[in-house]
Amino acid sequence: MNTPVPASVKSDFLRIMLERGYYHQATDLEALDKALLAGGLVGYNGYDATADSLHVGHLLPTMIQRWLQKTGGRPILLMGGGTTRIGDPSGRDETRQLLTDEVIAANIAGIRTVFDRLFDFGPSGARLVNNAEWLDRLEYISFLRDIGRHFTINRMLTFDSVRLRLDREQPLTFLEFNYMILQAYDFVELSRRYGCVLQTGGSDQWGNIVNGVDLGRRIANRDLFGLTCPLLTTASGAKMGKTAAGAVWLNRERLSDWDFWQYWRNTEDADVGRFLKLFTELPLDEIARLEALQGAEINEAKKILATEVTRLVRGDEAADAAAETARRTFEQGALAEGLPTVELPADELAAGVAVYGLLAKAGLVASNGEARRQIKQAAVRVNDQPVTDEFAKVGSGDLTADGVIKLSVGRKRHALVKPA
Ligand SMILES: Nc1ncnc2c1ncn2[C@@H]1O[C@H](COP(=O)(O)OP(=O)(O)OP(=O)(O)O)[C@@H](O)[C@H]1O
Ligand SMILES: N[C@@H](Cc1ccc(O)cc1)C(=O)O
Repeated sequence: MNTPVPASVKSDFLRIMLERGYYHQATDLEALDKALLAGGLVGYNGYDATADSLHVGHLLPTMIQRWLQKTGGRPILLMGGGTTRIGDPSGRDETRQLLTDEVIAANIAGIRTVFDRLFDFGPSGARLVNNAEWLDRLEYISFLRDIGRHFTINRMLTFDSVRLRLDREQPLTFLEFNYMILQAYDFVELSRRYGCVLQTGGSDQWGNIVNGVDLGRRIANRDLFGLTCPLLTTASGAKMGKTAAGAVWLNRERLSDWDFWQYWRNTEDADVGRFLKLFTELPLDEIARLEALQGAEINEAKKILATEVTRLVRGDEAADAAAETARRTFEQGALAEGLPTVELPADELAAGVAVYGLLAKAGLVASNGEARRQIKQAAVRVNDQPVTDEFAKVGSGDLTADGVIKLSVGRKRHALVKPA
């Protein structure tokens, strides 16, 4: 559901935030609208380097920064080289595992690759910064005196990131307790260095963001703004971006273009319109048309969603190749390149190999046990022919004219077996 756009909102950026479903909360919508109308507004989104790639959950606040750039503003992508050493307790039941400086540096190098595709870093374009630049240099006593004195423990205890842990009687270390102060300090530092006045984030970041807004007013006499997006869940209630098989990674090294495309292609019907608005830049009237498709036709909309998101995140070539692989595999029944492939020594294949083991090896199922269950439930096919014997084998005699064996689980999961 979309928030109705208040007639008073005049800036393109906020209108888009409201119309397309990015808006969850803002500190002062009217004043922010005014500041946006002046043009060239600088805003930032921060990313902690907890893995060497972002995942689909991060894509939402990142799309917001992309829209900021498209509507004439200036995004800052802040890498949390300093804050990752602390670990944000927001939205987490447990203390994060501490990462070494080497791992953090490698993670930053991995994460930043996706920004090159999504942002224009030209002169007066987007900026990439790392908060280790100022946080690593802080001196404890002066920092406590200059910044710490503006925070009361009374108020800090009211924020979700702290309160939820205490309510559940789960430990919150003193290290983590400091996190919100450092993120608040980042905001003020960015406003001083680059004139940044807006911080965006998922709704779990609200506490960290408003602390920055308050600190800006107290120590720098600046009007800063915060804007959060909803924490997305799918129609069936799962946190978006995480599947049973793990996170849906933005980097190709972590998740193939094909699997990335498939994730979007398998969107639930009820989510198609919402995701088209959030994760593509198609015009709203085009989305309204796609959203209205019914029955089997909704699949067309899902393919457009998959191809457009893959185009944004992975580039034209990856998007077109995945769409073409899907077309050949599903629509023509042909064997397409680009499917996950298992290579087997030719002599092993000649001797015969159990189908259940190959399904697991190809990653189509999580375990041999699940593979056998799927076979018994008649969900498995070899070269498009159903297999129901849980111990069935395939051998070189099953190689098709293309020199491969096609394995399928259900209608959507396919892999190829090739002699090495
Ligand atoms: N489904 C989502 N919808 C909107 N924003 C999200 C979503 N998932 C993540 N985010 C944003 O990205 C930030 C980081 O997400 P998250 O905490 O899931 O990342 P992580 O630290 O990589 O994962 P984990 O907590 O599993 O280690 C969140 O604080 C939130 O602002
Ligand atoms: N706390 C944010 C990352 C972040 C780090 C530093 C900041 O200044 C802003 C945001 C998160 O966990 O997603």
